Amino acid sequence: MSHLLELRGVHTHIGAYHILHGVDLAIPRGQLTMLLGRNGAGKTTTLRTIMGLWRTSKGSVHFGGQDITALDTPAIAHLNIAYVPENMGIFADLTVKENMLLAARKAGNAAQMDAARLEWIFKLFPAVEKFWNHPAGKLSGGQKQMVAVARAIIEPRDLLIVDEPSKGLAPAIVNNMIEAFAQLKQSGVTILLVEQNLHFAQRLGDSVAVMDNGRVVHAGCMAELAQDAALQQSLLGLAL
Ligand SMILES: Nc1ncnc2c1ncn2[C@@H]1O[C@H](COP(=O)(O)OP(=O)(O)OP(=O)(O)O)[C@@H](O)[C@H]1O
Repeated sequence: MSHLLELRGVHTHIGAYHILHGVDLAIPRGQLTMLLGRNGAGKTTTLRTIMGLWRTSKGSVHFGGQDITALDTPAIAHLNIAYVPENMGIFADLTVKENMLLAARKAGNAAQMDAARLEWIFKLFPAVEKFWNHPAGKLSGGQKQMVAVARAIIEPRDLLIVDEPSKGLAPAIVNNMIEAFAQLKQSGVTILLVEQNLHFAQRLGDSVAVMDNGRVVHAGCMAELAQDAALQQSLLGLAL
């Protein structure tokens, strides 16, 4: 199987703290991979390390066969990797349109945005169109999350990384999110999601990796984990 992204024995220190202890992670091309694990397991640190926001102190990160360990964050982003952090990175005082425009690096104004792509995004996330001229800060948590993901895909991406897209969302909004990610996956983009919500994870995930204490302690097929309550209990301390 071909892997788009690979972490090999990655260690990350944050200041004096040794957080990642040799993470091995392989993300299959064209699939949606769920990164699960208890609070503090190291999921967000792993995403930030992939993006170069924390430096790898030992080990390596490979994207499309290229060693990207030493690249800085803008160079990593230019490889068509988009990252939506947990705080979503939205500018609250700007309108949804302005937020989208800032993300569309090649467009100087709304008229220069790729109209067909924008239409596709409006279908995936109707809230983006509905609140186009509203300040993003006034939107609900779910609507903001949709704007955040919409920003990330305003240009074609090879890899989309999202930290806890379902966090704090009402069940109906979670269903919209699931539908949108399923369609995104069909469009061919490889997706890596950090999740706490096992139901969300099992409905969307093709592959899964589970972290504990700064390491990947389980990796495989999501359907297998979804069917194995004992494994869920031992890895995550909870079951579906
Ligand atoms: N800036 C920081 N300074 C010091 N320690 C940190 C920092 N960021 C994270 N950590 C520590 O690193 C460990 C892993 O944190 P991380 O946020 O990667 O976990 P996580 O799996 O994403 O958990 P959560 O679901 O709670 O966000 C935790 O013990 C956390 O306290």
